[in-house]
Amino acid sequence: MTSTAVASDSGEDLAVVVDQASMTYRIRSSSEHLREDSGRWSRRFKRVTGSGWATVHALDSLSFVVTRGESVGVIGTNGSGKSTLMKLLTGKIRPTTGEVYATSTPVMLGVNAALVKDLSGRENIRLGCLAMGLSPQQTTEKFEMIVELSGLRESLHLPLKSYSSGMASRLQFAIATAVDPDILIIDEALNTGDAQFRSRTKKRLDEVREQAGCVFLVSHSLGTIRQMCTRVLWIEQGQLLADGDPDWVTDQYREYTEHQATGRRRSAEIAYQRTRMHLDSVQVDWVPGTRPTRAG
Ligand SMILES: Nc1ncnc2c1ncn2[C@@H]1O[C@H](COP(=O)(O)OP(=O)(O)OP(=O)(O)O)[C@@H](O)[C@H]1O
Repeated sequence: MTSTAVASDSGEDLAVVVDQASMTYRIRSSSEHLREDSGRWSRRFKRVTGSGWATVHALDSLSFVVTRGESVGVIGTNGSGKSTLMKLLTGKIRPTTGEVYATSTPVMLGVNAALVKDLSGRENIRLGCLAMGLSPQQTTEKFEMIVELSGLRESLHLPLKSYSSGMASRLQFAIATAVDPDILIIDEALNTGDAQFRSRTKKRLDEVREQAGCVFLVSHSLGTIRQMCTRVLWIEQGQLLADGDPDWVTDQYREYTEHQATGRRRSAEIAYQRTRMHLDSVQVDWVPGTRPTRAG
């Protein structure tokens, strides 16, 4: 394993810096969650003796740097810590130790565009844009782009309650991307779309990246990750296991999860350790005056 020191003398290229960030949750130790977990996983759970509480080490000292123009896929098995990492990036929660920096406030898709069931698709677009802080004129300017991206032109007059969950997700996604965020976080939202929607989405994500932003995409769909991302982070058991080329990382991940699924624990462990050996550890080393804002 090699160590890379990151100096931010090219400060304007940075988008996100995660510096040895860890996150520990406190939960009631009688919870189902604790009783069900066993083996390797149980190392992440510790009962606080006599208190009725336990700690869950959701993330363990993660460090990585993302620059503008990157589209970063985030993969990992259930409960590995992906959503926790995204919440750290948006500043919704603060790391227990370590730090997370962002050059602008990351926008999490879905949070910023709540849909109203009794209103039509058209009304939801207008309301969603205004709720995200766009002016009435900006809303009018973005309207056509949103309709085009959602692929829901024929259904715009219908109330949202008549939409399928896939249609609603597409509309929500299209509205959320209207704000041209500098840093966009998408957590699973693309899994419902069909091939055409994915292709339009890729185009829109490319536009966001070209506007000097960056995109984080959390997904269990390796196809989506390969198609959309320029780099992939694999988070496993709260640790950063791989960070690199989408094809290579998703290949390792597929091998690991296939072994896991068929009960070949030894082979899974070998794949895990082999992947880990390729990870360059990152040490964040700021040039004075170039440190971006703390997320949250
Ligand atoms: N608010 C919370 N309180 C206690 N434990 C939590 C909380 N949120 C997450 N956890 C625990 O932290 C660990 C990481 O959870 P997280 O939701 O980040 O995983 P994930 O990779 O997003 O999972 P999934 O793929 O299933 O969505 C899990 O063990 C989870 O049970």
